[in-house]
Amino acid sequence: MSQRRVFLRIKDAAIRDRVADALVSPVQAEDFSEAGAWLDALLANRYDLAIVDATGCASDALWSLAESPALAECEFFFLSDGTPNEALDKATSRSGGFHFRAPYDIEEISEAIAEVAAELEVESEPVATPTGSQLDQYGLLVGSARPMRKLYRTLRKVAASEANVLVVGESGVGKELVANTLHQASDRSRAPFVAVNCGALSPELVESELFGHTKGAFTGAHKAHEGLFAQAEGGTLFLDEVTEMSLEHQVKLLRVLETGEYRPLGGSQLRNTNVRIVSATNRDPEVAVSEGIFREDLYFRLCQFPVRVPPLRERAGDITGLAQHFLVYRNSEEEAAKTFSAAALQLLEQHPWPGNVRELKYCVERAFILAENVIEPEHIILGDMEADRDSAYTVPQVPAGVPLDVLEQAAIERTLAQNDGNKTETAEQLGISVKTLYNKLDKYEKATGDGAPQSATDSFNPE
Ligand SMILES: Nc1ncnc2c1ncn2[C@@H]1O[C@H](COP(=O)(O)OP(=O)(O)OP(=O)(O)O)[C@@H](O)[C@H]1O
Repeated sequence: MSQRRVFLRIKDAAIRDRVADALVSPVQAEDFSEAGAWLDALLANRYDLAIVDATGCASDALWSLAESPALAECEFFFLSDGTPNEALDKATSRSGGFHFRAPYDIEEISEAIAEVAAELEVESEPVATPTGSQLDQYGLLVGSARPMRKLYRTLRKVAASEANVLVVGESGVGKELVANTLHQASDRSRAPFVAVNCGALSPELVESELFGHTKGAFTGAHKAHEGLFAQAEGGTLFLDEVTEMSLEHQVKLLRVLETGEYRPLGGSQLRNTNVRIVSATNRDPEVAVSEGIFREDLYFRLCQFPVRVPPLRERAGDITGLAQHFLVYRNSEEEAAKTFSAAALQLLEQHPWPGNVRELKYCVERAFILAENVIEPEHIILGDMEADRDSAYTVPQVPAGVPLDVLEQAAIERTLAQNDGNKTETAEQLGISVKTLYNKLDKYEKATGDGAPQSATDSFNPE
């Protein structure tokens, strides 16, 4: 295994020495404590672990760090004198790192560093071109790229806590898998994991869906209904696309989180709730707050611990591994032994995957159906998102006899991909309600049992 690279910027020599002692395993420590260009070095190189004393750092340097992709690659430990610092808070939360404030408990810092250094030690080298399903797995998540391993470490720690977690990431990166994995790794794993897509709830039904209702609570309430909070009692409630909930309902949700109590519609009794809330959004939550569509107080309640799921483009090395993984599973389900040609793997690896893991999974599904034994580049339907975006609206040549439901699924998949997974925009463009869109997607997911729909583009590709 190659030596781990450690970046050091610690002004106080005594602390620097103690930190160096904590790095018991063989590491290549690079000391930028006195260097002016420390940030350039940190951003330009690939470090495994960085210990950065932020005291006296220029604010723009910290902001550059807070916004850099390097945060996903490396384990960060920040030290500071405790002066409130927004950029440092952001860098700490985006990196999932530690922040120790003066006066330092050097034992605690050394222990934390030694623990992370030991974890890095046992990590295996990334596999360049796996030939089977060879990626690491944590819970339901598959992936060996460094940002994924970092995510696993974070999840392990957060799972042991009771903090509400906000999972942030682009569409299809695996946010629901993260939520489910957190639940399974937590002490609540024997109780239910209940997921709800807030964007799909019709506004009139949100309250009854969340909190339940009594018989006769409103016209049409023919019988009592257990809400999602009751269904998830003792377990985890996953609020997907939480930023899509109306402001009115956000207030109601906030009240429950603050008081731990809710009242079913039509009921007179308050009920206590004991659920852990994991929520997710593919928006930047801070932007959603500044745009006024996400209440700041709710954001703070939900985001006691933020978890960012890296997109595939930050997971070099995982693309072919994930493709192999999906193929291996499909082979075992169908009792087949299909393989990828080297050219097909190369094609997959070079694609930017704007729709992320979900799109990669669908693509492997399609290729599996089209290929006899060896998946070649011609079996891989990637879709040119940029061309689609730029092209004027034209009705494609539709072959005669294509079933309408296949056409419908193809239209939905295309539009979703073109909108980077944004379901509200997709539904609007297709002229259907968001709820109908969710129902249709749900139907496609269930069609193959494992959440991997057989894409309509298998049999209908308008290009
Ligand atoms: N790390 C992973 N390992 C294995 N499969 C994955 C991984 N990440 C995502 N997937 C697969 O990709 C698909 C999308 O995952 P998921 O629904 O968790 O994403 P999401 O980010 O919640 O999506 P959305 O933004 O639409 O809510 C699922 O079929 C899931 O099984």
